[in-house]
Amino acid sequence: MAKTTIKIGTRNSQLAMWQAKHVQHLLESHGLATEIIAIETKGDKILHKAISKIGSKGVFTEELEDMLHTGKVDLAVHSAKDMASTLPNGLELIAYTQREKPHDVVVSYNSDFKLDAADKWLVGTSSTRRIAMLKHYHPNIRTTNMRGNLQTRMRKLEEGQCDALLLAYAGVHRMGFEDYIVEHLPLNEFTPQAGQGSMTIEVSNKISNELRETIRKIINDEQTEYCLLAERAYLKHLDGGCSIPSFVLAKLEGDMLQIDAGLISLSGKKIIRKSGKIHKDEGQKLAIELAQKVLEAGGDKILARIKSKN
Ligand SMILES: NCc1[nH]cc(CCC(=O)O)c1CC(=O)O
Repeated sequence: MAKTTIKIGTRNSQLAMWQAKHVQHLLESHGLATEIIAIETKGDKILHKAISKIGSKGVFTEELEDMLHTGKVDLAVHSAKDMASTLPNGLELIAYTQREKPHDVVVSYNSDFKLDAADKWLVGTSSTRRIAMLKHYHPNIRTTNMRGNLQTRMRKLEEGQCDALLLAYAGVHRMGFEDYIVEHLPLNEFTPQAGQGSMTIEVSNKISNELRETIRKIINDEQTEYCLLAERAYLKHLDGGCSIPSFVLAKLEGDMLQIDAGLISLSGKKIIRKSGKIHKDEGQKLAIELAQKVLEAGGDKILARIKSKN
């Protein structure tokens, strides 16, 4: 094994490259030889449309998944949040990196910016979840579509296309934009989307057991994995990808898993939250129960309305 070079596939955005290099360093520090192969995906190319309108669940993942199938790369590194809840046949997620802080932040060049300080602020975000949560918790805020990689968004912010951006802390931190954080948003309001803050390793299920176990041993953080498997089970039961305004955060406290989950209507008017706590080995079961409760509490109607619009 030691002699073969492990080919790491990634998107070519700076955040994706940072994440791929993080995985590369972990593998190389264990004596493995690696090579990074970076590509531009549909989600990076089409910037004038919201992700939810490009129409495909795997806009950031499809091209990399083709390369996994054909063996052009051995593994792909993704933001766990970008992964659809159901993967294409023949592919699987085999490891999750230790999670960064999972919360959302407000980034602005105006250090006086506060979400609830005044009205008329224009906040850039294209996430359906963040738009709906802003409408719910800060109804005076106006939002504008803001796609593109982090550097593009920061440039648009600098040009004055909006007053602030709503982003995942993890990406802001990794890209070194922490100085521009003006607010850290509370997890009990701006509960993140499944997987936020963790990276995951996707492989073809045809890779050898030896390679699979080697990658898992080096990359996988077991505590994060418990949380992410539960969060992804929740997302799957709602039948959603990263473009539906659902949210879920699992936290491990000793052997117990605390799960806070929900769904918000696009208008922000209706927000449904369900929580529970269970032994970590039963996390996925509880996540599915919470998803069922959310659907029964009106989540089914919220999802039906969203699907009829797309
Ligand atoms: N939707 C794009 C995306 N996918 C992962 C991250 C941030 C890194 C992470 O959550 O691990 C981001 C940017 C953002 O939401 O601000």
